[in-house]
Parts: sequence; structure tokens; C-alpha cells
Amino acid sequence: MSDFKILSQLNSPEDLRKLPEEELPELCSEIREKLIEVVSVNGGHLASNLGVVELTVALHKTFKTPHDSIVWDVGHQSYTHKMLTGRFDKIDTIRKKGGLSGFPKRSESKYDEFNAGHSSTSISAALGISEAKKIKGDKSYTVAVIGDASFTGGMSLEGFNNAGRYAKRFIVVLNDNKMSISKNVGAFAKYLTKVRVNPWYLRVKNKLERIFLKIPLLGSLALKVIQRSTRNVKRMAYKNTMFENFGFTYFGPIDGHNIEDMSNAFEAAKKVNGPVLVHVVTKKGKGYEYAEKDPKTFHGINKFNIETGESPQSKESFSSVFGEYMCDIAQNDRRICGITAAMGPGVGLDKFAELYKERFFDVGIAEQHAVTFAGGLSAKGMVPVFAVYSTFLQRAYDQLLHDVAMQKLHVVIGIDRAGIVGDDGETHQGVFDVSMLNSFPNTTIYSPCYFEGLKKALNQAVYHTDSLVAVRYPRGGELYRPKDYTEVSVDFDFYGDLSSDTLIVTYGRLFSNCCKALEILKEKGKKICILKLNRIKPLPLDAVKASMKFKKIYFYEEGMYNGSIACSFNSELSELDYKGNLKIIAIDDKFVTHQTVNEALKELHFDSESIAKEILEDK
Ligand SMILES: Cc1ncc(C[n+]2csc(CCOP(=O)(O)OP(=O)(O)O)c2C)c(N)n1
Ligand SMILES: CC(=O)[C@@H](O)[C@H](O)COP(=O)(O)O
Ligand SMILES: [Mg+2]
Repeated sequence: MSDFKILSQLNSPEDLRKLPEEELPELCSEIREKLIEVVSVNGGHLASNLGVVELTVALHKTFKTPHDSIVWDVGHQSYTHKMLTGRFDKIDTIRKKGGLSGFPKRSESKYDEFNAGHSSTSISAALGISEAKKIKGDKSYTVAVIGDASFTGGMSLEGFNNAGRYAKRFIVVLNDNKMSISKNVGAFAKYLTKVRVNPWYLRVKNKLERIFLKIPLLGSLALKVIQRSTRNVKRMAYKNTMFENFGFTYFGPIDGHNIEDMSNAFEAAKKVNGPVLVHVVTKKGKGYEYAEKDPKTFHGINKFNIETGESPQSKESFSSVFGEYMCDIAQNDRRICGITAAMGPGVGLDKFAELYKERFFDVGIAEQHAVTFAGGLSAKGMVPVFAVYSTFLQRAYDQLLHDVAMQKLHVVIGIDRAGIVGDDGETHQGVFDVSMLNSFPNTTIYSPCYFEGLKKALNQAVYHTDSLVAVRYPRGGELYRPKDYTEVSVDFDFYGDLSSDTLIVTYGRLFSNCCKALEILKEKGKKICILKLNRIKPLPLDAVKASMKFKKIYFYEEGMYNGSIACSFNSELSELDYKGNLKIIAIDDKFVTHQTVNEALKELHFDSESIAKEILEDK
């Protein structure tokens, strides 16, 4: 066990910049040890973080942060950055309620230039920062650090296209580890392989010399630096890459675990009068045997045993049930296609991918493309099922509307991680998809609570719906289910005491908590009834009508109040001239921060005790 002798002394990147070169390898091993230690307890994105230790050190050494700006893409790899920017003492709190976020947060530190969590934003954000600096006469540098998979997201290319036109003192660091969460896919990934292995690179030396000679003072100085270090220069190669065609000067590929080589490249990049792309090659999981061997598992992992690399096995989950169902129906129905935007393992489509190669599409981090592509498949008679996390579906708002719903194309969306997701925090909570889709015509939404309901809803979606249809389900495994509850209808069920004057209406995961609340209330002598909606859009009108007889209705919704199903339910009740009282408990105009799922549910008053208390104490 290390006492983190060097790391604990670094209170800011300024301290790092003063550190003797010979201490850097020891610093990097301390960082790796701390990363493994923290993630083994708190869970987190281990493999990506292990891969960028030297890169992060080289960046903070070469660029004068926070005067110079570093913008991290996704931000799941920013733990070392946090440790080097005055947050080492808090790193043990990462992803915990009230602790450091697992992603960059402007509110957390002046070194976190831009919030992230979703991919492919860094180039656009950094370009905006850079142009703002230009307008203000600030001559500092702006660096976007982006992974090879995030680079393929549409917005990166939009940003890159613009940056090539006018950016200055603007550097994109492409961190190429050949991996997304799974293996990186697509033409760009293939292209990078070519760039990496092609033997006939034009050595960068001549190119750099030409560039620097054009810049009189700084140029000759830089040239001396470069000439002194021919070994390093030889490693940097230049070829006529696609990046150059976009107006960028390309440096690379550079060993992303060699601080000296990277520092030289960054110093050289600073001298270029225009945007530069520095291509670094790293190993995801570097320095921890288990993560190097299996970076997919260690991309995002729950707590694990450092000695064995084992993490408590997750049992059957909604995602795995979804994946099994997909394999079952695809066997006899050749129209079924499975689509993922780089989340195959997360959404449970790995087995489908193996069994039905020609009908499986990992489109890379490209949610917008995934939806419109599904529209195209549907237009020619296929039944596309796009499995996507609720939070990432937000990316495809217009595609869902314009390319699917408006054309009444039959596309099925499996919305995984619907509702609160926990430690990833506000960027990842799945609490906006319902209000987003609720306003769309030609759209059906199911939100089951149990595995059985998920399969039934998928069946409805695939075989009994002819336009845009979403089936949403939470992160994790099967939920608490009362022994006497049986799911009868695919649209809605009543459970509990129908003769009560109090009704809870809910859907999805919260049905389970409401059932526990029902038991608490029963013990206290209060009987209630629960309306469990499975189909939440269009609302089953029979269910609304049957609710009219209850004097008091509580609508519990694990989603945003604005645009909620509760508000739609309220409108339907008003249409029917309901005279009772409806109270809506939903998420009221705020973002839900990182904490465990149960902590968040409690904070939002969605836990069984809060539900029971609300009903008992409400007058
Ligand atoms: C819009 C969006 N879609 C999907 C994800 C999920 N996701 C997080 S990291 C990641 C892979 C990123 O790969 P890369 O950028 O190469 O970084 P690496 O983890 O390899 O360092 C994915 C797909 C996301 N964060 N944002
Ligand atoms: C950074 C990112 O967006 C993903 O890695 C995400 O954290 C995965 O979440 P799950 O753990 O729910 O699969
Ligand atoms: Mg990668």
C-alpha cells in the first residue's frame, strides 16, 4: 500500500509542473494505485481512467491550466485530472452523494471547463471557449481531449468541420485506444488502424521544421527543441491524413504512455498557427492486469475485489430479459433487427449480435443516426428495435419526431435505464424520455414494472403496434412484487382495496414501492388501491374512468412533472369532470444529482416510507 507520497503533495497543477521529470513515473504509479483503490470501493469508469494517466500528466505539465483550458469528452476519464487539480483529498468521495462527481463539473472546480457525461461534445465546447477567448484577446490554449469512439459521434464531426475553418491555439487530442465500451466500430475505427500501422508515414521532422521556420522567433526556438530530440521527433509521424484535409495539422501517432513524447508534441502543437490534432495511442485499462485483459467489463464497473478482479455478479436484469426476448423473436421472424449505439453489452444485445450478425447493427455513438436508420429499415418492411439508454435517446429528439412518428413508421425503442440510474448522476438520469415522447402524435409508450410485463409490452410493441412505440424499463434487476399481485392486462391493472376512497396511480418501478407503501398503510389500518399503468401513452381511458370514483388520487411518477403522464391523466379527469382531489408527486423542475438509486428515490419522496407518510399525513 502506497502512502501516495508524491500525489498527496500536489495541490495544483502548478506543483506538478515543478516536479522533477524523474519523479513522474512514480507519480503515475501512485495515481494508478489510487484509481484502482477508489473504483474498487465506489465503482466507476476504471479502464478509461487507467488509460489516460500519462496523458493527463503530460497535459497539465505542458499547458498552464487553468489559464489554458482542457475540455474532456464524456468526462468519464477525468479522475486523474481531478486528483491533479486539487481534489486528491476528496477522491474517495467520487460518485457518492455529496462527493465529487464522476464527470467534470464546472461547479466543482475552475479546472473543469465544461460539464460532460454524454459523448462527442468536447470539440464544439472547446471551440466555443477558444473563440470567446479570441474575442476577448486572451491568448491561452484550448484543448479538447476526445476518445476514438466519441470522435465518431455526429457532433464531433460538426465541431471538427467548423474548427478547421478558423480555430487558433486550438488542439484536439485524439485518445485512440481502439475501444468504445466494446471494440470501436465503423469506418473511422478502420481508418485509425491504417494511420497507426501504415509504414510509409512521412516523418514529422521535415514537416515541423517547415512549419517552425515560417514563425520567425518562436519558430527557431521550437526548432531547436525539436532538433535536440530526434528520437521523439522520429516517433511523431505525418501523413496526409483526413485531419489535414479538414484544415488541422496532424501530429502522431504518439505513444500515449510516454510523457516526454507527448509533452514534445504538445509543445510543438502550441507553435502551429492553426488547429492541431494530436493523435495519441493508449491502452485502455493500462497497469491493472484484469482491466487490460477485459476493458469492456472494467469500462464501468461496480465495486470489485482488487486481488481477483471479481465484481459481485449482477443477476438477471431488465436488459438481459430484453436481450433474451430479442433472441427469441428473431429466431422465427426475419424482419427483427437489433440496433445499438455503442451500448451492446449495457442493453443486453451481445447474444443477439452473435446469433443474428446480419440483423445486428452497432452504429457507434450515433443515436440520431440509429433512429433515422431504423426509420429506413422500417420503410422497407423490417421491424427495427433500437435499444438505448433513456438519457442518450435525448440526442435523437427530432429524428424520433421527423423521421419516425411523423411518417408513422413502425420503429420500436427499448428505453433502458429509464428513471433514476444512481451514481452517474444528473447527466445520466433517465427522467426526461416520457415528457419528450408524451407530446408526440402517433406514439405509444409502455412502462412495465416487472420482467413479465416487459416481455408482454415488447410483444405488443413488435406485433400489435404500427408506428413509433417505446418500451421503457429501469436499470437493474427484478423488483419487489407482492405475492397476491397478478398482471392481467398489458395496459393497466388495479391492485389492493377497490372499495377504498384513496387511489395511487403510478407506472414502472414505482409500482413496486407503492406496493410496499400499501403494506405499511395496511398495518396502520389504512386501505388503499393502486392503479398500475403499463401503457402510459395513449392513456387507457377505461382506467381513467374507473379512477373517477376515488375521492383522493395520488399520482407518483419517476419523471419530470412538466410534460408528465400525471398531467395528461389530470387533463383526462378534468374532461370527465372529476370532482375529487388529484395530487401529483413527480420531479419538479430540477436535475437529480449523483447518489445511489435508493438515496435519490428517497430524496424525491418516492420511497415506500415517504409514500405511506404522504398518504397518512395528507389532510
Ligand atoms: C451520447 C452518448 N452515448 C453513449 C454514451 C455511453 N458511453 C460512455 S463512454 C462510451 C465509450 C467512449 O469511448 P471513447 O470515447 O473511445 O473513450 P474510452 O472509454 O475508450 O476512453 C460510451 C459509448 C455516452 N456517454 N454518450
Ligand atoms: C460514461 C457512460 O456514459 C457509460 O459508461 C455509463 O456510465 C454506463 O452506465 P451503466 O453502468 O448503467 O451501463
Ligand atoms: Mg476509446
